[in-house]
Amino acid sequence: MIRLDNATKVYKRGARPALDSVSVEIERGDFVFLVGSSGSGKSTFLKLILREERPTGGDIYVAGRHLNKLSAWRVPHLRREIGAVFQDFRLLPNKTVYQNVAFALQVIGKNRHHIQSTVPEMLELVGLSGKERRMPHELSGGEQQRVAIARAFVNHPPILLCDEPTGNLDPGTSVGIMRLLDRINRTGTTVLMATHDDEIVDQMRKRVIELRGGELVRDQDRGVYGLERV
Ligand SMILES: Nc1ncnc2c1ncn2[C@@H]1O[C@H](COP(=O)(O)OP(=O)(O)OP(=O)(O)O)[C@@H](O)[C@H]1O
Repeated sequence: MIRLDNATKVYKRGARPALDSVSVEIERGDFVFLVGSSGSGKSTFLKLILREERPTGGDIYVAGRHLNKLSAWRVPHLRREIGAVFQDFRLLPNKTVYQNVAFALQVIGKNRHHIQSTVPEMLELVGLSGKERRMPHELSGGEQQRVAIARAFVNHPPILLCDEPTGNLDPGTSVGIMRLLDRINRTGTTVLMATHDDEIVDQMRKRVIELRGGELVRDQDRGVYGLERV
């Protein structure tokens, strides 16, 4: 579903690579935590998969596409295969909960009938039924992240990328978000989550990929946040 072959990213000529010859394969349905200290290359890894950045070396394959060869006009099709969730939620502040989720379907040309039946289902899945008319600022952080997840998943993409989705949430709220991501993963969606949240990683015992200075230094099944904690 996602494969990096010696993927390298050098942002500025002469600078140290942000990602240094990383090879890894993530299968359909996997749940993977991407860990590593600040600056280790996690965001770069995610950006390469989204084609927000291009590699300076190596090859990247996502959802059956060789991204090195993907022309710019096909990038929106790639992005339909990938739901993305961020630490800062990135909701549209002037739209309601319902409208935020519906908008993701409108922009890909879904008809009104489809939208009217799909959005309530998705809001039910994330536990927000009854809050359709709220504005984002009328929601807690955890609820805002649930809206963001509903929006990312409403089109049932095969891949969900999450960049620090619990970074702004308290531990109890984070557990709820992880339950939701686990549920989405169980539908067959590949989940790749960059995180600094050691408690979450240690609780979930999923595959852990660790970056250090841009290099892949660990790929562990049913892993923990830091090996020294085992
Ligand atoms: N657009 C850019 N231009 C130049 N250098 C960059 C750019 N983006 C990232 N870098 C550098 O690449 C390295 C990896 O950064 P990256 O953001 O991928 O790390 P990260 O693991 O996501 O960090 P954090 O946990 O703080 O988000 C860092 O040294 C960073 O300074």
